[in-house]
Amino acid sequence: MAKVYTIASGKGGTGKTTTTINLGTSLAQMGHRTTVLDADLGMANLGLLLGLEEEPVTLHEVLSGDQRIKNAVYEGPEGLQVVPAGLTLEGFQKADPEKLQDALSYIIDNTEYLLIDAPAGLSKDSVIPLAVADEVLLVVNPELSSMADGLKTRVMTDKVGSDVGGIVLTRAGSAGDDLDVSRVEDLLEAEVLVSVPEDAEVRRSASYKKPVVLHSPNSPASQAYKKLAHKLTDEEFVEEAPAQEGEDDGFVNKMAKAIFG
Ligand SMILES: Nc1ncnc2c1ncn2[C@@H]1O[C@H](COP(=O)(O)OP(=O)(O)OP(=O)(O)O)[C@@H](O)[C@H]1O
Repeated sequence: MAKVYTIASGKGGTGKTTTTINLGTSLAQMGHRTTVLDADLGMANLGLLLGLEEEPVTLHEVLSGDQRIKNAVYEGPEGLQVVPAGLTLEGFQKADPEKLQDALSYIIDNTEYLLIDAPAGLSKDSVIPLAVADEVLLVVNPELSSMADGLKTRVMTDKVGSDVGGIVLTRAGSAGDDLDVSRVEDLLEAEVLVSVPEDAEVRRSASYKKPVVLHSPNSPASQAYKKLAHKLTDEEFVEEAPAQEGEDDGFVNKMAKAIFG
């Protein structure tokens, strides 16, 4: 039986998909059978960011009743199992989010960890991803509006009877870095499990359709995601030294640096 984490936030763009992909890849890298599932049916970026773009069967077909979930599971990096949502408007319109709970039983029986990338905002589409979670991870940015959205998600999580496992503070440092973590914890009544710094490597790796934990493993955001994975599995984490300026990190990375700075 899988342990199910739903990665949720109020508004979009906080770093939910980034967290799902990098936490999932880190768990897989540590040898845990892990599946990531894109329940953000409208945006559907998770598969895209892992290089799965035109898969014939996606969660859309499963939720429209045309396919079985086992046909929508693809192999990602490090043996990570990936269930993408489709990219067409037609597929999105046909998908019935209320079928998600039934569709999940196959995955829950066949993986150790299931990470669900929840839809942004609070609509009826977010209820099932929150309700099926053993633990909800609240993804928030260090901004007042993001905290307020996180609080709404926390209230909704309580209403559906799930537990909040903790807070993933992402893009930390982007708002002046004077955030008092204990105040965030008091507000959201949960522990800040990790603080993921604002890190240009995250966007750079996305343009290569690779998780940052693989593309730039000792960058600050990668280290934070690996630390989170170790925390959730109760395994000891030994931080890697950051790459030194000028260290030879390969032709492709050098080219990316020249383009993206
Ligand atoms: N730690 C970080 N440092 C820098 N950029 C980041 C970081 N985390 C995420 N980003 C960037 O922020 C943007 C939004 O991230 P992401 O897609 O993960 O958010 P999301 O909450 O899943 O959004 P949506 O709900 O709209 O799908 C992306 O461009 C991503 O590359």
